[in-house]
Amino acid sequence: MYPASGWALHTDKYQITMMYAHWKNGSHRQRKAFDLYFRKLPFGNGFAVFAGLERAVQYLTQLRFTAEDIRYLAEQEEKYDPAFLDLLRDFRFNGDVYAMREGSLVFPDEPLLRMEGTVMELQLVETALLNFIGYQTLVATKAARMKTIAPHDTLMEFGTRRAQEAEAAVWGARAAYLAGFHATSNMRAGEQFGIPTKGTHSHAWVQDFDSELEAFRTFAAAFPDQSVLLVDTYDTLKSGVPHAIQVGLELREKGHRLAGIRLDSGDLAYLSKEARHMLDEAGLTDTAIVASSDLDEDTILSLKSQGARIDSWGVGTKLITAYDQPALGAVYKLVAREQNGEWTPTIKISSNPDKVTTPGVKTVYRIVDQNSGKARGDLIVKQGQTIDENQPLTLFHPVHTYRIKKVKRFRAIQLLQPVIRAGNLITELPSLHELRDRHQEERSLFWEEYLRLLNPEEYPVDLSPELWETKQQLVQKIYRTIREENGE
Ligand SMILES: Nc1ncnc2c1ncn2[C@@H]1O[C@H](COP(=O)(O)OP(=O)(O)OP(=O)(O)O)[C@@H](O)[C@H]1O
Ligand SMILES: O=P(O)(O)OC[C@H]1O[C@H](OP(=O)(O)OP(=O)(O)O)[C@H](O)[C@@H]1O
Ligand SMILES: O=C(O)c1cccnc1
Repeated sequence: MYPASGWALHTDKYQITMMYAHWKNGSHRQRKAFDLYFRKLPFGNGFAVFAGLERAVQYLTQLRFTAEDIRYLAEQEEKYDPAFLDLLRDFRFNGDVYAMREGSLVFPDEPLLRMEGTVMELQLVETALLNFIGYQTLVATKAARMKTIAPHDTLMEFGTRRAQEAEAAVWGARAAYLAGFHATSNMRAGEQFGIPTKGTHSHAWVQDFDSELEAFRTFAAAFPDQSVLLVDTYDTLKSGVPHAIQVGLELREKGHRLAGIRLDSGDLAYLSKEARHMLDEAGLTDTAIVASSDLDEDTILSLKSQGARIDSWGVGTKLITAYDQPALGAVYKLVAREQNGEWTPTIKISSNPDKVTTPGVKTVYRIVDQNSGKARGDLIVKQGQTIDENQPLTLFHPVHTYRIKKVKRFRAIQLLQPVIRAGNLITELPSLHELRDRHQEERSLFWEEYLRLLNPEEYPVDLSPELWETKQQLVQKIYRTIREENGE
């Protein structure tokens, strides 16, 4: 299913260059910790849906340099030392990975993955992990927005033909399903992940017959109970819908049922209302109306507000390409170096306070109020720090520290769980169907204010006082050093 070869070089050249420089320096086996996270929620949404872990795990556990990879590296102008290439020949990912569960609602600045291992292996994998997780999280989040608007309708992913390449189509289909879509048109995604597949027929089918009626009859004869007829090839209300009704009635006489019609152009609100009326008048009340045509959460919302009678939505381009925000902007930052068996936190300073990294090996807790059953915020703490659920907890905003709240009766749920230890998968990943169910359940943990599409409330992601203190001290220490170096 996932070819083991060919992925080691799915990385930026600078990773190999740094690996080599570390090897020359003898420091390539030093242990480091990296966090993978994003800084800003996509699409103006109030949350993101974490996706891409299964792909990341497959990649990490199967990562090898092939003989061709080594040959290719040997030809590079850097003239890598053959002993380095020999090391790559035996390369395995032997690090540790802690991760959020796929389908979890996640927020800016909290680690989605924490990676621990040698600098050599952790540098190599940065690019691919950002690639997989950035894209899949983006599509899952986009799909979740559509699910918010149409929680009870059937949502079908139709995007493969418009996707930015084949792998994106397949993994995008999986991400959409994870976030609540019901089906995909992509058969490979169906085969690989067990996602239900669905589809109708194209305009070519209708154009290929002398008449629309003949086209519909022929299709219905092949699928007497599953046909969804595309009614807009010539004239939706004057030709497509009447012909579909005729075929629907013929099917009924033979003890079958016309499953649906599909609208793919024109004013979908008006056409769906008219088509519903015509179908109902003819007694075809259980024939569903499917719509497609450049849909996204905005058009779906607008169509619903216009009273459109659409039961099922086929969404392509705008979902699979994450049309209005094509990159999540996820980052992978060094947060600690092991020195004499101890983790030393490191920091990256920025003139923008939001971009200053949070140092150290950390974990994340979700604080859930026991009275309301709702999440009050996520708390990032130093790894190993425990939270006493019997003591009141003070949460404060990491930048606007005067924004304080006290939580009394709460549960602290640890979000980062060990997934890979010393290169081996140590837990069975839940099935995609289970993850999808858990994602839907998890939504009920959040107040509506965080889930709405337009101008959602900012969900708190706070730092423990100890972590906040470490961050401040490191910032101050670095500025002190710079001042000293400049003789100030
Ligand atoms: N009632 C409606 N309210 C808001 N948006 C609509 C409504 N009906 C359709 N739309 C959206 O308007 C856009 C219309 O797209 P476009 O201008 O390409 O025309 P079309 O009807 O699809 O025709 P064609 O496919 O023949 O080019 C689509 O994004 C569609 O989802
Ligand atoms: O609009 P999207 O959200 O991207 O959904 C996918 C689109 O792909 C198909 O059109 P296409 O013109 O490619 O083929 P067709 O002749 O079968 O309609 C389908 O009819 C949808 O309109
Ligand atoms: O099955 C369909 O109707 C379909 C599939 C892919 C793209 N557009 C439509």
